[in-house]
Amino acid sequence: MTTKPKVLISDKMDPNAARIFEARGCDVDVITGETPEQLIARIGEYDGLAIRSSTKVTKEVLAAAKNLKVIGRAGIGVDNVDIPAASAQGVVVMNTPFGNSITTAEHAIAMIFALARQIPEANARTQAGEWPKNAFMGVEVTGKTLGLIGAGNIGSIVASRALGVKMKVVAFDPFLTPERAVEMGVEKVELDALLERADFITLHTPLTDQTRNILSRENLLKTKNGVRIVNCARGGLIDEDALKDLLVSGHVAGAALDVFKTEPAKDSPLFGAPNFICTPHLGASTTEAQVNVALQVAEQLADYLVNGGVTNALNMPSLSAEEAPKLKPYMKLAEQLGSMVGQLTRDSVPRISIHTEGAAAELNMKPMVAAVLAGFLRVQSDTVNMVNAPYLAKERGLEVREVKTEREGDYHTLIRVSVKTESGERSVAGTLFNNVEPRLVELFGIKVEAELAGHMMYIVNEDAPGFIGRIGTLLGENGINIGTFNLGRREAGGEAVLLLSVDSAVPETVLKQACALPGVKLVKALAFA
Ligand SMILES: NC(=O)c1ccc[n+]([C@@H]2O[C@H](COP(=O)([O-])OP(=O)(O)OC[C@H]3O[C@@H](n4cnc5c(N)ncnc54)[C@H](O)[C@@H]3O)[C@@H](O)[C@H]2O)c1
Ligand SMILES: O=C(O)[C@H](O)COP(=O)(O)O
Repeated sequence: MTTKPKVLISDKMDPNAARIFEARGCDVDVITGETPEQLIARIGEYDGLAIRSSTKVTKEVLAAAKNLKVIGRAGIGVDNVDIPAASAQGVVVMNTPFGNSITTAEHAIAMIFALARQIPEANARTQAGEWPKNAFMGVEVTGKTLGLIGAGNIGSIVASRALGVKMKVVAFDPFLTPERAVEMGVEKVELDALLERADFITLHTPLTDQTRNILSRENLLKTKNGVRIVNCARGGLIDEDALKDLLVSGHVAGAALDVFKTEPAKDSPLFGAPNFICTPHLGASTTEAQVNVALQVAEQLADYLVNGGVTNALNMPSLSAEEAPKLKPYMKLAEQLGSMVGQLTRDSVPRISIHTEGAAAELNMKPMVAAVLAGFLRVQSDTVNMVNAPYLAKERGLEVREVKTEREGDYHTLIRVSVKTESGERSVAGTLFNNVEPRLVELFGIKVEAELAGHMMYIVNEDAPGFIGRIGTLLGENGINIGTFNLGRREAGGEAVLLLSVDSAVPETVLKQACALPGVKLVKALAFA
């Protein structure tokens, strides 16, 4: 009986998430509000972790997460997850990039109106019995210029809504193409131009080294007198002390923050500043968005844990649930070929090439490449998997080349893995029999036909009569049962290779005796998953 994958939901999430996990065959625990120490003590037993922004998945949490395979963020921002540490550990990190975008964009628009008409303060003072009709004078948004910093999913929705209320929109986003800007109906500008022209500025970028403090004191001072600023993206994009000073001086006529540099924000310098309004990171908090992200994250995590489907992963190529069953045998073949080359190559390898031919060339190549690298690098570290293999390859300076030939060769489908070594280029190739059974069909230029599984012996010898008998006798005398014999040779009497599958590991002493047999050039024990 196979055990069910175990998932922990560690942040408040719509109850549909837990239902989906159960319906998809996972065991699920919902335990929220724990301290980091409690999470560290618990995380070891889980295969999957579903979070929002409260759970901090640090290096320490990951180090304790011995069984963890996947982290799913029910939302967009993943700055609470140490992605490099997760990748190094082979843990897939996924998010739900669209589920809460409309909701968050609407929050930004709500903030624009709240600032324009000072609604929170007018509300508080009215309810306090003041009836302060003469204390407030708002501004219209019609005809005003909105400066959008970041024009991705949320930024573009904000732009469309702002255009709907007759604002002009200028956008600063280095990755925004002129064509997309035209499609969005916005004017693409440089940051300085935006700062100079905008009556309202909204931020919609992730927090990166390039965006951190993008509204620094220096940049805030470049803004138009009377500008109003909204941040529903990430704390850390704005210098909060400088913003407070400019609210006090009146240069900034209003600021609305949903996010803070330090959260939960309990004592921000901005609290109490004039024309400052805030919400406690509520951008994604609508019923609709929370149902969306909870359903998506549960589907994605369960799909990965149960079927191997990869959607919206930030550290691994995507693999749809439809593709996964088709690609599964290819990934097995790719991993075996990578492993074969890794086990048989002693020299340092600066370059590895993966070439797909025929039917294989029509498929998504990224997962096959990741599988080859995982197989190849596993000889160096047994913690390598498809997630961390591409990172390790990069870290170790291994150049990875990908080639596709859609035309069929001798086989209807083929994967070839070649490595560049000090002694030249060496390659192995494999196909799928009946589209599902991986077979090695070429080994360093010699045609063979072998299933790569379990314990194996690789022998290079001079093709001469009597050799098979001698090796059979040697193994028999040492109690090693041979499963399959696979022979290949360059030409009669030339170099031959023998791939034997054996029922148990071959001891070093037997390998040495085999090596001493007449005509034997090389003997190596191999192992395949
Ligand atoms: N307040 C909330 O509850 C809430 C909810 C959802 C998302 N968010 C946050 O909103 C932000 C935007 O989310 P999204 O889904 O639109 O992301 P996205 O990836 O679709 O868009 C981000 C945009 O920022 C741009 N960008 C990157 N670097 C930039 C730079 N240096 N200068 C200008 N632009 C730059 C990118 O090109 C991209 O277009 C994220 O930080 C996300 O975490 C907050
Ligand atoms: O990045 C996000 O999706 C938002 O910041 C939402 O965060 P939350 O799930 O904690 O509300």
